[in-house]
This record gives sequence, C-alpha cells and structure tokens, in this order.
Amino acid sequence: MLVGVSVLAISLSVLVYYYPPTSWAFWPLTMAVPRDVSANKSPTRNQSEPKDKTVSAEAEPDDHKDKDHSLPKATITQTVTPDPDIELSPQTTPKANTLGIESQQPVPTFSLESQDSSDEEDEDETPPSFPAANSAQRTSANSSLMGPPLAINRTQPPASRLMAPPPRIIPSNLRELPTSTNSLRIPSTGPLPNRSPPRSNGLGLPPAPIKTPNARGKVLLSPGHSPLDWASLLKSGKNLSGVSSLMRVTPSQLKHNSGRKGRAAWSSYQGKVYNITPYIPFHPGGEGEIRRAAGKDGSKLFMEVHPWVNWENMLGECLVGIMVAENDGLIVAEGSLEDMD
Ligand code: HEM
Repeated sequence: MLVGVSVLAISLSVLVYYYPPTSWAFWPLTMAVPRDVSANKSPTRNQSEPKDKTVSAEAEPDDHKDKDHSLPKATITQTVTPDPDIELSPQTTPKANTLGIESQQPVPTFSLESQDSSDEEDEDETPPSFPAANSAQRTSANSSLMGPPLAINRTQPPASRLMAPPPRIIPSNLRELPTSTNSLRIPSTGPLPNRSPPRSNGLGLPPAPIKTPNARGKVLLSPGHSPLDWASLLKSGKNLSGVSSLMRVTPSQLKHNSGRKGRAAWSSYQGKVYNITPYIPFHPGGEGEIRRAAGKDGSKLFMEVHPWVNWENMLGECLVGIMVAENDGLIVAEGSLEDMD
C-alpha cells in the first residue's frame, strides 16, 4: 500500500514537471481549435469545444445573435473580416477576440448612402443643382411660407416697378380754389395775425420800434475791401505797421496818432499798439466805429461789440509796439508812418 502511494506520488511529480499546471487550462482548447480556420468561415468550433469553464464564459448567448439580425437592413452593411490571429499556432496563448468565436459575426457598419436604386446615379460627376432637387428650399417654395417667383415685367421702365403707384385723387378731398377777388381779402373767420393793439408806453408817445436781429444794417464796404482782401493784404508782406521796428509807445504818442490831420491811427488793445490806419476801410462795422478807438485804448469798445474777434490775428502785421510809461517811450519819426500811406 505504501509502495503504491509512493509510486503514484512520483508519477504525479513527473507529470507536473513536464506539464506544469499553467498549461492545464488550455489543453482542451488547443486540442479543439482547427488548423485551418480560413477555409471554414462558418463558426462551428463551439460545437466541438468542450464545456470548459474558461471557454464557455466567453461564448455569446444565442439571443444576442437574434438581436443583431433585428437591426434595420437599410442602414447596415455587414462585412466579414477574417481574424489573422486564427492562423497562429494553437500552442500560443490565445487572444481574447479569438476566444469569442461568436465575434466572427460580421461587425455592422453604418453608411450614409441610400439603399435605393439612385445610388448609382449619385456617382455622376456633374455638379448638383442649387438648391438641390430634394432640398427643403425647393419643397418650401410650393408652400405658403414662400411666395411664387417674381414675375418681372420687362416692358415697364424700372422706375415704375420700384415706385408705388400715385395716390388716387378723391374729389371730396379737394378744396375749392380761391377766386382772384377772394384771395386778396383778409379772411373773415379765424385768428388773424398781428391784430393785437399796438403797444403803448402809457404816455401817449408812439411805441418804440421792435428790435430784430437784423435791424442794424450791414456796412457796405467799398470794392476791394472785403475780409478776403484784407487777408490777402496781410500775406502780401507789405509793411502795414508803418514802423521799421517795434517800439515802446507812450500814452502821449498814442494820443498823437489819432488818425486826424493826416496822422496815422493807432489804437492799443491790451497793452499792444496797432496801426489801424490800413484796416479802417476793411472794418466790417464801418470806418466810423473803428475810428472811435483811434488814439486811445480800444479794448473796452472792442470787447463790448465783438469779443469773439481775434484782433491779434487780424492786425498782426499792424503791430507797432507795446505801451510803456510816459518816460520810457521812444519817439518814432513821423516820416516812417507817411511811408506806409
Ligand atoms: C481794430 C480792431 C478791430 C477789429 C480788428 C475789428 C474787426 C471787426 C470784425 C471782424 C467785424 C465783423 C464781425 C462779425 O461779422 O462777426 C467787426 C464788426 C464790427 N465792429 Fe469791429 N473791429 C475792431 C474794432 C472795433 C471798434 C473799436 C469798434 C467800435 C466800438 C468796432 C465796432 C464794430 C461794429 C459795430 C461791428 C458790426 C457788428 C455787426 O455787424 O454785428 N470795431 N469788427
């Protein structure tokens, strides 16, 4: 008995030595895999496979096959791709996808091509029409959302197609035209303009005239003395100041050059003395107005009438000098002023 057990143990040891336990699980599978699977595309190996626990766990159930066949045929094309791993030696470690024999079922692929008979016509290389024949744009053209195509009458001029027709004249809306005698009369009804009594000052005197913005008439300048003519004279380079160089002007000197008795007209504006003699005929406000400032400081008069006028630009070439105290001034020879005239 003891000897028998020993022999059995030794034989088992030898068996385990040559066939390690790691290879035990694949014995039935390697023995069952056919040598040439490519020649037999029908997956019938499962029938010969033993009901080993490792293999049967990866086999797909039958109801799964039924589910694949229930897919719509119109959108699925089935392709069979032979697994190249099948050609390997059965002694190698089997791949997972080869064990699932049912995975030899064709893999469904989706395609956008339609299954009707027009597939062959789509291969035509002529460009498709726009909009496409079966587009929603064409189909909606017949619906109520889209009107019929414009029918342009080529016989009419373009203006008549774009403009709205003239309004219809209804006789009841027309007024009666005034006759020649009635049009000159003051209407007897309705509010009348300027019918209020004339304004009185309460003293019996005639009412004061109503001032309007244009009540004061514009000064008519002599020909050749427009503002543009003055501007061109400023650019002419002519000596308009009457002096050879800037000078210090005393109050007595300013008063002396009053523009009377053949003298030049000087006027001071904010400490600067200008020879306004050449500008007098160009003054838009008239010669009399600007002469009021001759021989004295005209800043106040100037600012009262037109503070917006830039006299420094307009009289720049007429600058004589600056105002100084009486004892600081230099007398300018009168001949220099006569040269300007
Ligand atoms: C020398 C310096 C002066 C210069 C450069 C000058 C220039 C001018 C200019 C450019 C205008 C036209 C203004 C406009 O149309 O808006 C004007 C108008 C006038 N200026 Fe002078 N002016 C000067 C001195 C004076 C003085 C001293 C007076 C008198 C107080 C005066 C009285 C007037 C008047 C009454 C008008 C008319 C304003 C109007 O039409 O509404 N200006 N002046």
